[in-house]
Amino acid sequence: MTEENRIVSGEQIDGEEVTIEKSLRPVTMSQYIGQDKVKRELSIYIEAAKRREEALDHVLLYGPPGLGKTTMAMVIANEMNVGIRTTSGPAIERQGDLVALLNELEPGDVLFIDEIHRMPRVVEEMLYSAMEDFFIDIIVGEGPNAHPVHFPLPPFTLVGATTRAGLLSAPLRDRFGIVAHMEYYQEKDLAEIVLRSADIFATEIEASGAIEIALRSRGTPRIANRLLKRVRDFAQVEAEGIVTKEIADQALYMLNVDKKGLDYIDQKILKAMIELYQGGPVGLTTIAVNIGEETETVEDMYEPYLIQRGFLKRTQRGRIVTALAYEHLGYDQSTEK
Ligand SMILES: Nc1ncnc2c1ncn2[C@@H]1O[C@H](COP(=O)(O)OP(=O)(O)OP(=O)(O)O)[C@@H](O)[C@H]1O
Ligand SMILES: [Mg+2]
Repeated sequence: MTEENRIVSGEQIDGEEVTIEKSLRPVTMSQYIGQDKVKRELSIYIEAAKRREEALDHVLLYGPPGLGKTTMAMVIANEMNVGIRTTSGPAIERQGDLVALLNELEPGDVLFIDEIHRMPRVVEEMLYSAMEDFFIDIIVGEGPNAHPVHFPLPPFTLVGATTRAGLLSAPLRDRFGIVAHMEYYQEKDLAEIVLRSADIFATEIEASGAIEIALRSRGTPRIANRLLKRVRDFAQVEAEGIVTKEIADQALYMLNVDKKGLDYIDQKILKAMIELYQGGPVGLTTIAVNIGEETETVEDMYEPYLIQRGFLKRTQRGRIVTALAYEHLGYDQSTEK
């Protein structure tokens, strides 16, 4: 199994999910659920920029996949009443690609660069003056005819998104006036997102059904919407289309997503550590071998959520399973240890 087709992965699944997500995207700040701190700050800056009739300061959005960074970039442009051009770090291969993008901007427009930490170095360096003073210097011609051309740009707003703020170089990071850290969502916000999405899908759902889905969505709207879609299919066949708590529970049980949003592999990791190594400490490589995955896969894809939810701890000597994990998986810690 890869991260791409794991039902509880925060990453987007290619294909149908892309289209579905578009239809579910909130368009205004008031439709955007949760992330109250980020919304409050951004709303103030947006209001101020509009009153001054200036472009909004550059915004860096960072946080795990599926939390709504792309959505927020679009909401920003919409609230500012400006256009938005969308690209991604790896797609801007050469300086010329960036020049072409910048050249198309109208005053005040948003340029959204997803995965901004993956931009080539030469492109990044060109962005510095573009962001700071709204110009770029390009070399035109070759050999003895080569000469620099100073190219002024309209004021614009760069919105960058990254899952790893730590990978951004200091000069780039410093050029963002607004840095917004997206947090995992609280359950009540996820439940609200599920209700809103159900409404768009024209699916009948009970509040308790929405909560049941929210609880297992790992703090991530993308996962909540994905689970809703699968539960809805189940409800259609088994319960005349109505998503109740019981139906959600049965459907998610069938999909191997447990009450805390752990899937089969998450459970396998914890169980192996408990049953074979008395809960640890266990080295990462050993864990990987036991579940037949690469060490990096365990570290990047499975471990972060287990640590975040307090099921696993990192220590100097390896990983250890916490009391919470014993309890969640139904082990009696006193006899196992
Ligand atoms: N605050 C929110 N309210 C309602 N729906 C949301 C919210 N945030 C995200 N979503 C939903 O979750 C889906 C994923 O959001 P989005 O694509 O913006 O995530 P992302 O952070 O850009 O992910 P990635 O890191 O993969 O680019 C969207 O289709 C949207 O419907
Ligand atoms: Mg995105």
